[in-house]
Amino acid sequence: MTELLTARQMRDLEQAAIAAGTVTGAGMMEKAGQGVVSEILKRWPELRIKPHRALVLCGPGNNGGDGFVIARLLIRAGWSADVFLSGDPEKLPPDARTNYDRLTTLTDVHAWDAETIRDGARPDVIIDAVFGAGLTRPLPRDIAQVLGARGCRRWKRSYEITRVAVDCPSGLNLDNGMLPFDGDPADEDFNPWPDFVNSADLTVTFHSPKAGHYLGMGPLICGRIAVVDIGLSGEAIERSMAGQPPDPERARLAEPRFAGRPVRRWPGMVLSKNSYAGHKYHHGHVIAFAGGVGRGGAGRLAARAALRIGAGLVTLVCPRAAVMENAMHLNSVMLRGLDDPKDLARVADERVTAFCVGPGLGTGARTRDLVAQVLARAESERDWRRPAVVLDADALTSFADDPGALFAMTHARTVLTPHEGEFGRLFPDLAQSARADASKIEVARLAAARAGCVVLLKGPDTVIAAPDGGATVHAATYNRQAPWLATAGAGDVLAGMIAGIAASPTAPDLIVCAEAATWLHTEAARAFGPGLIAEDLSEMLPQVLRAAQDQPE
Ligand SMILES: NC(=O)C1=CN([C@@H]2O[C@H](COP(=O)(O)OP(=O)(O)OC[C@H]3O[C@@H](n4cnc5c(N)ncnc54)[C@H](OP(=O)(O)O)[C@@H]3O)[C@@H](O)[C@H]2O)[C@@H](O)CC1
Ligand SMILES: Nc1ncnc2c1ncn2[C@@H]1O[C@H](COP(=O)(O)OP(=O)(O)O)[C@@H](O)[C@H]1O
Ligand SMILES: [K+]
Repeated sequence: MTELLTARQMRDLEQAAIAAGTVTGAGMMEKAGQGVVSEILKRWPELRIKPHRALVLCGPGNNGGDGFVIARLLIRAGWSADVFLSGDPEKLPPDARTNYDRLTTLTDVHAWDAETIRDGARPDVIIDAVFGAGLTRPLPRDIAQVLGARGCRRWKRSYEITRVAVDCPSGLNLDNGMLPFDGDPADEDFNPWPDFVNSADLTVTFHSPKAGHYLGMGPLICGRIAVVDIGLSGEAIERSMAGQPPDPERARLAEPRFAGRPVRRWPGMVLSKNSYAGHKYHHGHVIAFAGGVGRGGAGRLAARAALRIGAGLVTLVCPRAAVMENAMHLNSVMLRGLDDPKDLARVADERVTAFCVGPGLGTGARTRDLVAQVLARAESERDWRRPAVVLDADALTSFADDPGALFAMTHARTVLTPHEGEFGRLFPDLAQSARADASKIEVARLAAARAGCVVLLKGPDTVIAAPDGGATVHAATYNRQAPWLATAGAGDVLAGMIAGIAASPTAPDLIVCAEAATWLHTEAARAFGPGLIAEDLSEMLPQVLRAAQDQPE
């Protein structure tokens, strides 16, 4: 698990370290610049062979300061560098000013002028050190003219120019992954992509990745992410261990890493069948519900996923009229008929440890009643805790007219798994603020607090949040892209996987189960690759589980 910081948290860490005397601002800036240069040469070893030409674009704050360091180091290595500053040198913050002064003994720093920059010699590498964590408003037009997608097309073979962003491609908000545009989308000639979108081949950030590198537009424009140490390592040790719930004040990335190193035990440690002991009831009994005649597919997908991920028993419960149809599809998944939700106890004894409610159920009163019955299940006499309840799809949409009625029933052993549309039906105000500028992490946190349960907000940047503020981002981006998951039924499989993991009486905190399920779900999609349909996900699980329990140290 890697911590994802906000710009504010990063600043606080820097300030605390400076106040403690363990680092200086100038020392960190030097390390930041060195880190960028060494990452460039590591990624593109051919740039070591002979000196090249860099275009170093600097802004008015400390991001620009990093740019001055980079330009100095490249010039000392024999490169030629054209350096431009957007802003007044007299107003640079102190460390940036010191590095500006050092650089001007080696080369001129030109005032920003879009035409001059674009008419200059073709660079091999463009360094974007205009804005980093301090961006407070959209990119000004004269900067977008250079950095935007259209900016450097004037040069021959512009697609071969290596673009490196310092901390982030300028214009990206590092807290929410958004790209605020300074233009009126209603204007006919407004076209954000060529005009404003600035993307990099490599983004070098410092100490820890930031939320915006993994949310929203971040993964689309950062290229690859490298994180370099600037001497703060002793100041912020990762506070949340793999297998433990996340720290309420930080967000983290779901991945089998801790303190920068691969860990062997996650997510295998979260799964029930990680020891030789136990019979089927030791691994829990999941009930998944299916819809009426002709609508059983989604429920069956969830049920099979729950069984494959390791639940000891899984029963599919459907209206009586649909029993025959489902029976024709099921073997190891058991089957019971249930018409009236009030008769739930007839099909679900006290040994049921998890419910998966929603996929394919249809919206309306019956689904609402079913949700109410399932959520009302108190702690059973045999088990020390309440059954886990995963609410997905129609179980969520059925409460669109009165989300408060749902939140009055949800409890700490509940996880809601909305996609963006379902989220908007339950939390219209939060969805609205997410469209404005609130980060997906923040809105998921607020939703979890309001609902009093875990909320898993899906997408390539899935956010899983707990009511106490703990939040995890699961990134199906960068080297873990899984576009094949955008297929009908993939969410039903995820809901079943969460229920299957959480069903174990020894399962950890629900948010930890949801993290593991989400990671394994994407691994299954990646293992299958192109052509994936939802049915394939469960069939890839044996292979993925084997790898998850047997990762190299
Ligand atoms: N010790 C450290 O701190 C270290 C920091 N490091 C580096 O510092 C970076 C953070 O530095 P930073 O806080 O100075 O912010 P930065 O991104 O340079 O921008 C601030 C300036 O931009 C201006 N401005 C903002 N938006 C604007 C807009 N749209 N259009 C025009 N102007 C705009 C803003 O003006 P204002 O909003 O105040 O009017 C202000 O003048 C960080 O990303 C990392 O690279 C590393 O060296 C490691 C050590
Ligand atoms: N482009 C994508 N990259 C990675 N994961 C994706 C992508 N699109 C969708 N997903 C994932 O696939 C699943 C889709 O779920 P959902 O939208 O509920 O679909 P359905 O209702 O058809 O089952 C979610 O887990 C989501 O995070
Ligand atoms: K930048």
